[in-house]
Amino acid sequence: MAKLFRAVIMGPPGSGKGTISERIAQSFGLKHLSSGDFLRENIAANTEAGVLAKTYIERGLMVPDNVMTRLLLPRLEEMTRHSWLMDGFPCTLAQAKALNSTCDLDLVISLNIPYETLKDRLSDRWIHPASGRVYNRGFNPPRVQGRDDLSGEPLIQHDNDQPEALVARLRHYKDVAKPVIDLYKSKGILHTFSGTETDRIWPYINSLLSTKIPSRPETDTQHIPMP
Ligand SMILES: Nc1ncnc2c1ncn2[C@@H]1O[C@H](COP(=O)(O)OP(=O)(O)OP(=O)(O)O)[C@@H](O)[C@H]1O
Ligand SMILES: Nc1nc2c(ncn2[C@@H]2O[C@H](COP(=O)(O)OP(=O)(O)O)[C@@H](O)[C@H]2O)c(=O)[nH]1
Repeated sequence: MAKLFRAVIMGPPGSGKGTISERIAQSFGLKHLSSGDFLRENIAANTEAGVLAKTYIERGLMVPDNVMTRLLLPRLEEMTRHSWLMDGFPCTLAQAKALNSTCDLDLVISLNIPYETLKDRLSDRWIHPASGRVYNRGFNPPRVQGRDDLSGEPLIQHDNDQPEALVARLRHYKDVAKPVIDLYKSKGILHTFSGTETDRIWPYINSLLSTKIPSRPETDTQHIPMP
């Protein structure tokens, strides 16, 4: 069996983690795992952790490290037959250390996007809450304005995507992500990509990954929720 590939994508809110993860999943057949989607699934299923996580997310707070690691690490350990790309975890040093003790990462992608770009993108980010699918009126608009392409359900905007909340979210991201980025840099697995457009960053990520994972001709891989 080919060696499994395990990667993490990091970046501030709006940096394109979800968008780029989907492209990587399609091009290279990795499973796209998203901490946000996983939390939403647990909330929908009313699991004990989901009920607890909801109380934080509703208040715009991060879910505590121990809840995140208890939820996610067993799932990652179960993924013994698939290569994966994790989006949204780890986002603190404690989470990164816990992940480290569970598996060896091959690669970490860090997205470095200017503040003005993040602000513009997020103020126009529309979300389908049930699935986590995201749209942007200029970049990837829904087929019908205000409606999810697959379900036809209404799209919403998050209050914390608006510029007033963004400065605090970015400051928080910088504070908690810095030691995580330093850790991955010291391990020699960090690759940082800077720019204002996903379409211009993507070819560089694509060629980096092509040197590490064989690309797949078929494009049948969709976003796959965690088991
Ligand atoms: N690794 C994590 N640690 C703690 N809380 C998390 C983590 N990942 C997600 N969460 C919680 O789940 C919520 C939803 O996560 P999700 O990644 O979907 O959206 P987000 O915060 O809007 O991130 P982004 O804007 O970067 O996509 C977060 O706001 C946070 O409360
Ligand atoms: N205008 C524009 N919007 C983009 C670009 N890349 C992603 N987006 C949109 O920006 C928003 C944030 O992207 P997302 O992938 O959700 O970022 P994440 O928060 O890091 O997961 C979404 O509405 C995307 O559709 C881009 O290059 N240009």
